[in-house]
Order: sequence, then C-alpha cells, then structure tokens
Amino acid sequence: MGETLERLVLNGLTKKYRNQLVLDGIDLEIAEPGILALVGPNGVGKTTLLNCITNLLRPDAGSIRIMGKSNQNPKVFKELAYLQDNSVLFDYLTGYDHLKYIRDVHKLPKKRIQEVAKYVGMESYLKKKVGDYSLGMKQHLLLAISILPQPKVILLDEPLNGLDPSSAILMRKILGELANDGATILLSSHNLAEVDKLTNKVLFLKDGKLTLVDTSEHERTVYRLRVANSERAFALIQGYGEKTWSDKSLIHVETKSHHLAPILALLHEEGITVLDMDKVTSGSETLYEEIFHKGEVDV
Ligand SMILES: Nc1ncnc2c1ncn2[C@@H]1O[C@H](COP(=O)(O)OP(=O)(O)OP(=O)(O)O)[C@@H](O)[C@H]1O
Repeated sequence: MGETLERLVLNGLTKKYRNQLVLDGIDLEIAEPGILALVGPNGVGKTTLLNCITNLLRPDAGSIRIMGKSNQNPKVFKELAYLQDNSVLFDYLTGYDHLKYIRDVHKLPKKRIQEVAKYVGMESYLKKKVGDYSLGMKQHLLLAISILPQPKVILLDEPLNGLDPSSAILMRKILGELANDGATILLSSHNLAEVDKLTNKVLFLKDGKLTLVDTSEHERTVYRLRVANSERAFALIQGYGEKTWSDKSLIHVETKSHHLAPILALLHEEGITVLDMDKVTSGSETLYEEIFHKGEVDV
C-alpha cells in the first residue's frame, strides 16, 4: 500500500479533570490535506483536545491515530508538529538555538534553518535572544519550529494571536501554501474573521462534542440597495432573492447565489437609478452566535 490517506482519527476521545467532563467521546476522521479551524468559547477544551492529540495529556478513554499510527508511537513525531503558546520558548536562547535543536533531533540538512527562517520572515532576528522578541516575533519562531521537519499534520494553538496585519497576512499565506503542499492543519482561533479568510471547514467544540461545519454552506449574502424610487423598486424585486425586505428606505436582498445582475438589469430597464449599494456576507461569526448564544444551528 502507498501513503496512507488517514491523517487524523479520533475514536471516543474522552477527557475529564476531576468531575469536569471536557471531551465527551469525540469521534473525528480527517483524511485530506487542508486547513481546519477549531472554535469554541474560552475554557471549552480546545487546548485540552490539542494536548491529547499530541500526547501531552493522557485521555481517560478513546484512541488517537495520526497518519495511520497511534499517537503513542514515537515515530508519529516525524509527521506531527504542534505550535503551542510561547511559554515553550526559552528567553535566554536565540531563535537559531531553538531551530538548531529541532534540526538536530530530526537530523535535517544544515541549510534547512536558513530556508525556513527566510520563509517565515525572521532572518533579521534569528540570532537575537528570544527574551528580546515581540509577541509576533515569537509566533514566527514557533511557526518556524513547527514546520522545520516538514510535518504532514500541523496543530496550532491560536497562531494568529498578537500578529500585526502584515504578519497575519504572511501567516495566512504560509498556512495556505503548506496545506496546498499536502499538510493537514488544525488550528484553534478566537478570531472568526481570520478563520473565514483561512478556511470553510470549522470544528465547533461545545459541551465536549465536536461538530464539523462547512461554513460556505451556511454563508448568506445580503445586498443593501438605496434607490431613487424605493417603493416601486421594492415591488419589482420582491421574489428575486430568497428574501427581500425594506428598512429605512434601504432595500435588503438576501441571496445565496451572489448574483445581483438580474435585479440590477430589471431596475435599469424600469429606469430606476441605484444610488448606493453594499454587501454584507455572514460567515462563521453568525454560526458561532447561533451555536453558542442561541443554542441552535441547523447543521
Ligand atoms: N490541568 C487542569 N486541571 C483541571 N482543570 C483543567 C486543567 N486544564 C484545563 N482545565 C479546565 O478544563 C477546561 C478546558 O480548558 P482548556 O484550556 O482546554 O480550554 P480552551 O478551550 O483551550 O480555553 P481558551 O480558549 O481560554 O484557551 C477549563 O474549564 C479549564 O479550567
């Protein structure tokens, strides 16, 4: 058999702290490369889940397989990387020292450090002590550490935390490229706008259970039009979108198709001028509200 298709498989994963059940028999099967976001409120168990997958925490029940091997098999660590929070870094060592350690453990070629440092944009401070790094610089180093051995499965706990816009753009580009090159990436994040830019595949963690949602299937686009004759325009376009309503002389048209062209053509034919228009697209934030605040979602 060639390379296994199995990336990450969780079977009945259960974790309790004293009497608190944090993970309640989680089943999950990820067979493909790509980016998945792990989302849920503070204290719901995201870090606990990532720590169990990487064998830093022993679950109370269940099993975890990575690239077809048990996560307790030491060989798994050639395939798996975990970007944790920056408390795992040593202030008195340089970025280079950290990377050299990983390079030696994995017996990687010498040039790999420069290659990765350049890739994540940390060449200029590679030889500085980590104690002098900013939060964003530490995030870059953590990313460099995790991708140095070219792992197939990459777990990241809040990788976008503390990044300025240009670093966040670079991080998104790198994660996208790694996924295109065949990595499976699971990242936890509280930043749902960033999540929407990275992926449509979102794992919502609630009451110890995981639900995988393709957010593109729940995406809704609402166009808001200001027109010269709103009453007449409203009567004309009612029925064109899935839902049409009027609010303070703004006509709202909700559509899944993203195509407004027939409506604009119709208004043009009837001689109605569109004075202004914008578009609001709802993504995982709306779903998050439905799941965690209203306790309802149709998935
Ligand atoms: N070592 C521990 N002993 C006892 N309880 C713990 C321990 N670690 C975590 N917990 C509890 O387990 C729950 C899940 O914690 P966890 O850190 O996994 O959540 P999280 O989703 O990562 O939170 P955040 O988004 O705030 O980082 C919390 O209620 C936390 O208090």
